[in-house]
Amino acid sequence: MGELADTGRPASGISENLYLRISSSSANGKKIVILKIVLPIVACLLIFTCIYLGCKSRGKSSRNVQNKHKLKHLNASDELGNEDTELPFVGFEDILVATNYFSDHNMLGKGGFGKVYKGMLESGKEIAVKRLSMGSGQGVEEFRNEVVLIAKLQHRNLVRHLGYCIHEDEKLLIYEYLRNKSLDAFLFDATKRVVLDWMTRFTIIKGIARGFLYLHQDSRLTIIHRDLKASNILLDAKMSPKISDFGMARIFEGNEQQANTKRVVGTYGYMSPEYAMEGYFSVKSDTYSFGVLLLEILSGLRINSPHLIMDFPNLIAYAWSLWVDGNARELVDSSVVEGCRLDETLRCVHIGLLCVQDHPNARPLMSSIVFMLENETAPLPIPEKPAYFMLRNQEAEDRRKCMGRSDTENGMTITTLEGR
Ligand SMILES: Nc1ncnc2c1ncn2[C@@H]1O[C@H](COP(=O)(O)OP(=O)(O)OP(=O)(O)O)[C@@H](O)[C@H]1O
Repeated sequence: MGELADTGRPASGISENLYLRISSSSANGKKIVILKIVLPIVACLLIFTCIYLGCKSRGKSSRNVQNKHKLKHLNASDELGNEDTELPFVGFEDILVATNYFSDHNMLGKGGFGKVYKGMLESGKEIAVKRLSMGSGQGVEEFRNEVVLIAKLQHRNLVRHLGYCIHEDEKLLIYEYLRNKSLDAFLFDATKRVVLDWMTRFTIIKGIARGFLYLHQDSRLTIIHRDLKASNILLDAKMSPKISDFGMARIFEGNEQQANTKRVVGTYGYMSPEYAMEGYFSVKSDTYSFGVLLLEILSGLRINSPHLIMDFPNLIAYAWSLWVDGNARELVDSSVVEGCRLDETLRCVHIGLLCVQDHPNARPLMSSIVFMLENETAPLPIPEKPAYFMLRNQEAEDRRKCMGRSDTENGMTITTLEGR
């Protein structure tokens, strides 16, 4: 094979034909080199560059989202007084989408502090969103209570808090969704109450007691709920009870046993005498509310009934009268009498009356209540006659007016803003 001159022209003695063949075969070679080596390298480089740039921009945008989130979180924390919350922040847009823009169709109920909506997160998880209304009495303090305090608590008989959101004037709390909503919706409904047979009612009573034992004694903190009532007990799909609404809850630190407030909050009928009249609250004021609720669950009668109960001014007076006359079984809701264990129901009436005694020291602690409920042979002390401080509706209303108390709708949480 002849040489190729530097110029690329055919060397002397090499025919034009041969030169063409040689140059065409060399061009083919080059093509092969380009196809087999250069192209794959370039393609690889391109792919790597694309992947690198893609990752970089994704990282940047996710950092942006995180930063945005962090910013919102910081603003929220500021409003919460820079306190540490273990509760996740949920974006307002996510809540809007989840609740179908707070559509009426999604509304689960309405309390003294605002409306509660059902929602579904993108993951498919069902939630309940409490949207605190601007005009409600619940301010930053109560909101902080739920966000900072309750997020730290976990018990199977407490409603689970899943997150919170602060967006401009909006304050939202996100809870697990409880299919059967609140106990009052069953207990005081003529058709639905039959769902609550005795076994279910007794399980609910024991569950609430265990939840309160946790709040009072077994958790890291001593927590006084201050607003226990039938509408603050939510029921899951298996009718297992969950205590909710911790806006009014207070923590006791160290050896603190009792506190006094000028701002009495709670619900008439469920409030212990010393709390309603003098503003003193303690674990024993929760015990009192528990006793009232226990009697309601047994009888299906409301403590705040606008009518006399068999000529008695209220449920407590009625229960006491039946018990001292040896007729306590008459208190039991007629829809559960059949098939119920009489000894259990009578024991519950007895425990209820122990809880609603006038003097806080006479009322049992939650640990004793749980023990008495779970051990049918545990001896029960004799209750003292309860003070009928809760008068007939009209009298109670007059009294409220005299005391200058504000009240929301019947049975809803009330707040006393003025001192005694
Ligand atoms: N996690 C939840 N899952 C399902 N329904 C709920 C949930 N939380 C609240 N609800 C429904 O929303 C209603 C209103 O609840 P909310 O706690 O605001 O008020 P309330 O307890 O009825 O009254 P108050 O504000 O006086 O305590 C409840 O009665 C219940 O039916």
